[in-house]
Amino acid sequence: MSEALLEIRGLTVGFDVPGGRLPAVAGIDLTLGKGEILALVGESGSGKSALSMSLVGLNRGPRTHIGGEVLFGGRNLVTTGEKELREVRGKDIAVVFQDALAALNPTQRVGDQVAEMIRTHRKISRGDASKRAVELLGEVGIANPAQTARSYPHQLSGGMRQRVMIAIGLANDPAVLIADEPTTALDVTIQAQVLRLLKKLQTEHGTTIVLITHDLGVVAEVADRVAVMYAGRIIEQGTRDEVLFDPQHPYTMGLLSSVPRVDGPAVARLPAIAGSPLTGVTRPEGCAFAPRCTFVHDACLSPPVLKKRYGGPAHLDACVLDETERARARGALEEVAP
Ligand SMILES: Nc1ncnc2c1ncn2[C@@H]1O[C@H](COP(=O)(O)OP(=O)(O)OP(=O)(O)O)[C@@H](O)[C@H]1O
Repeated sequence: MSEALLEIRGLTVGFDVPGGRLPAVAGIDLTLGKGEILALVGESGSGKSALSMSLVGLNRGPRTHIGGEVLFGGRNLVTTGEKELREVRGKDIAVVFQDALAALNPTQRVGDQVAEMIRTHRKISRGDASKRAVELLGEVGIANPAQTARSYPHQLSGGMRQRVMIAIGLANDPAVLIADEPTTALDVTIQAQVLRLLKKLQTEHGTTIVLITHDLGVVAEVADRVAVMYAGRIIEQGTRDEVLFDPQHPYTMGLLSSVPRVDGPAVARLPAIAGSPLTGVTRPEGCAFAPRCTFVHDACLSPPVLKKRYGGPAHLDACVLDETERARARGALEEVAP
């Protein structure tokens, strides 16, 4: 991994809900390298958004409890005051949401929305900000940026709106871009274009990107490294190839076996992992995946530890199965894959 840009240590996010405190993020350590694309994957509810929103305090509130450290530029963003954090947001760390229509202001022309983001963080005239906004719309691949800048969000297609969101994210050339399911709402061709755009940002601007997705096809396309989340914890982590081609945790194996193979018949995703993720406030002390795992044994009752066990040099996992058991698990899941 390249030089560390952002370091997450012992991060926890708990939400007060009826019945107790929901541990959405239950203790995460993760380092983000400069200029890398890190994919955060996992089923719905695994804590991907809670984790990424807490990096810049977007989910702060009276019923949210964020603990641990997010070290960036010599500061711990978890304890940084709201005023200072507002400076970091958009300028150093930008967030692009899945639902561009909801995130954009429906009553303001998109060019003005991009320009406003520039002016929030820089001393620049209105005219120069508008000019830069049009340039940015061009940079994110919008064919007629001057005309698009004068449009309202509802006049644009889903793919165009998502590009506008990315342009707003890039307005101040942030070091980190957090993209939460940026392609989910888009059709396949547009998805590919947006992913190419993210890759281009990484190579041309050296932007570090955290890509939140449940789509392993997206991961295969653009990610350098992958962290797999389950019930608020990272259960496996490594380079893209380590995780996709040599999965170590039965949960990751299950996720991968539910993706149709490119050389196989075009079938719907298989529900390869029986049962559903934990959603309640109480969590077992041992492996949270154990109740759904076919290969569970007594050692799974101890608290899981993410560490180097098998596989390549950057590969970490939190599973207690030994090498023979892992091979058996992999074989069994391959049999049910399409
Ligand atoms: N504001 C909130 N208040 C209470 N619970 C919340 C809140 N936000 C998220 N949660 C809960 O926290 C857990 C993690 O949610 P999160 O949205 O981070 O998951 P996710 O992996 O991003 O899922 P998805 O892919 O569906 O976005 C879930 O059980 C969710 O219901």
